Amino acid sequence: MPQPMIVLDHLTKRFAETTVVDDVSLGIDEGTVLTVVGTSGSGKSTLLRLINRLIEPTAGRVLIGGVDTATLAGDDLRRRIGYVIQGYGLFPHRTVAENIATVPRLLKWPRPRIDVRVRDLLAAFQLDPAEHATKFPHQLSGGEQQRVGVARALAAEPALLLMDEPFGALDPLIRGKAQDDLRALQRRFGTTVLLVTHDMEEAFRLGDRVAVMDRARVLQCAPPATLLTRPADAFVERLIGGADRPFRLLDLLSVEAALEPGSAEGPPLAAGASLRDALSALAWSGRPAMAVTDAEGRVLGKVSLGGILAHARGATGDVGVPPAEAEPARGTR
Ligand SMILES: Nc1ncnc2c1ncn2[C@@H]1O[C@H](COP(=O)(O)OP(=O)(O)OP(=O)(O)O)[C@@H](O)[C@H]1O
Repeated sequence: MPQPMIVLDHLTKRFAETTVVDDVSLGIDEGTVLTVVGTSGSGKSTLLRLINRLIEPTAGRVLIGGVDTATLAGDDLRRRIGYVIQGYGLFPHRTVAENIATVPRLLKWPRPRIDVRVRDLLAAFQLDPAEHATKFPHQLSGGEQQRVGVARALAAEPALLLMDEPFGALDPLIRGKAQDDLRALQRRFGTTVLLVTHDMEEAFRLGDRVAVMDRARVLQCAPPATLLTRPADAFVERLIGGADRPFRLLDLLSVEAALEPGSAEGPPLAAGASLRDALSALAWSGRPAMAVTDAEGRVLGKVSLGGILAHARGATGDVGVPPAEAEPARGTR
């Protein structure tokens, strides 16, 4: 088996007598998203900063592409790793274009290459270059600043992006959109992402795998459906939300997973909607089933209440399609 792109090998950080990251070992495959959730003060941000060496480990190693990062110069390493923090950390006296160009300039990219990259990123983040390139951060909305922050982190085409509560300050609607955009861009560029969040929904929506931290240790690192159906211990079970587990499972699955032959009266659901969206729509409309249509409006089949509920049970339930193997729902909000 190929080695994961990122390997944390018995990583430990102590500040004086306090162990903040305790013997953490895990791997992150190239082109995947690992989300890190956990109690406040459990060491999530410190774990991230050990990877780009804003903090040096007390013990253990970080390997990126098989290379021990301790053998690299810290500044060079950080130019190769994108880093986004809550509050975005934009330079207030630099324009949007200058902010995005920061690392390519440090890397001495030729001017035309920088200009093309800035334009491409502005377009990818739905910021019109004519309108936004010359603005200063204070002239942008929170959502726009957040997008510029991510664009800046991606500017030098890093293979790895570290994100520390990147959407924490956004209102729920913009936050959902920012999450969808991040997923789309991550897929397009093949970036490997490690994202710290307080928000369990976010961790489950974005993570190919989710690491749960408590008191400096990683208690479990697994795909979302595995965490939900087979939590490693009572703490993980409590943290991922015992009572909400059926809804979280449904959120991970698209309506295609529960598609039945036939059609149904009333407005249809779009293929790609999650089973949670489908349950919500059925509950709201009081109907027992809804048609599912593709992008061209063709009816693919229907979903029913019974069909949806069959997917809301854990590993011990009588589930036709194991949630971990069924088709994931992404970007449906
Ligand atoms: N430079 C430092 N010196 C001493 N203690 C520190 C330092 N940095 C962090 N800590 C401590 O390490 C612990 C973990 O901090 P960290 O910020 O990594 O946690 P976190 O899980 O990201 O927390 P939160 O979710 O609240 O942001 C905290 O108790 C914090 O006070």
